[in-house]
Amino acid sequence: MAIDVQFAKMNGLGNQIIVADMRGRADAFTPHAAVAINHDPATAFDQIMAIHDPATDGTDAFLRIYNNDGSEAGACGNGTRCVVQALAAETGKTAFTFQTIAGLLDAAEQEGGMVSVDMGRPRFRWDQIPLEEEFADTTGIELQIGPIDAPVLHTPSVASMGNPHAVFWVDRDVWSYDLERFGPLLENHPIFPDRANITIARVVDPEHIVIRTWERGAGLTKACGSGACAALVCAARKGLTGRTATVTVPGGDLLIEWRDDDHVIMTGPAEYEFAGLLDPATGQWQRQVEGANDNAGAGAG
Ligand SMILES: N[C@@H](CCC[C@H](N)C(=O)O)C(=O)O
Repeated sequence: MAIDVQFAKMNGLGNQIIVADMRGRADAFTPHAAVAINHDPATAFDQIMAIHDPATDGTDAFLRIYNNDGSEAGACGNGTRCVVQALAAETGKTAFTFQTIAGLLDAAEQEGGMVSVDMGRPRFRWDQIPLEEEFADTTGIELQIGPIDAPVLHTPSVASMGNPHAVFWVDRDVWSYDLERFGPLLENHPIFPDRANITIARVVDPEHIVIRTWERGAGLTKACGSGACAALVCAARKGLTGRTATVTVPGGDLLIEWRDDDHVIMTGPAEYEFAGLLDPATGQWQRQVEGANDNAGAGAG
């Protein structure tokens, strides 16, 4: 055990991301380390993006994605943009192919610094999301919260973007809903055997959706890229929007395009904050002083 993994604290529209360089190593983050790193306000995060050596020819890296409760996820749009920005700065390359536990994804840094990620094809079949029981129509499933005769949220659309999403459509301001209270109840509802990311969405017009997301394994976030993709594809399926829209998350805007070849492309920014070294077994870390050869500052242990 040693504090020897280089990391960058970054964010994608306020989605708090740790990009950790696990290349050349056989070990992996422990759930204990993820929880400990999140416990320190300086390194509190929504996801860790662990860059491992590629496992398949033709890919640049294998990405393992950890939520702040230590669980693993198949997709993280904002985190993938952060990884692209970090690797582009390191290598000078602008286009990458990554493998995750959910499949392959291509991503590229655009001129001007925005990053586009091909989030793959959405899946809508009940057993692909997955749901505990069969629903023929996943544009709106039977699920509600609040009084039985006056539900606060009901009939979500569901989709997998490599991870499970439920999108509840609302007419009022998305901030007028107590997502902190309803989020955990819905995330852990028995209809979702793998839990789910919970989004409330208001369609402003056919080219604009406003969302807030309670993330599975991470809680309230300022941005959820895969949630923005899920909102757009579910809205388009219901005829509420076209196949391209700006999705406004609390941290800013993402451009989401559901191409004719069925792939969903997400474009948005990524931002570097600071660098350090960490131990993926314990979560102990040290801040790296820019321009200095040594490290200073102590972190969580
Ligand atoms: N922040 C993410 C999604 C992260 C994964 C999620 N919490 C899960 O467990 O599925 C994004 O930007 O897509």
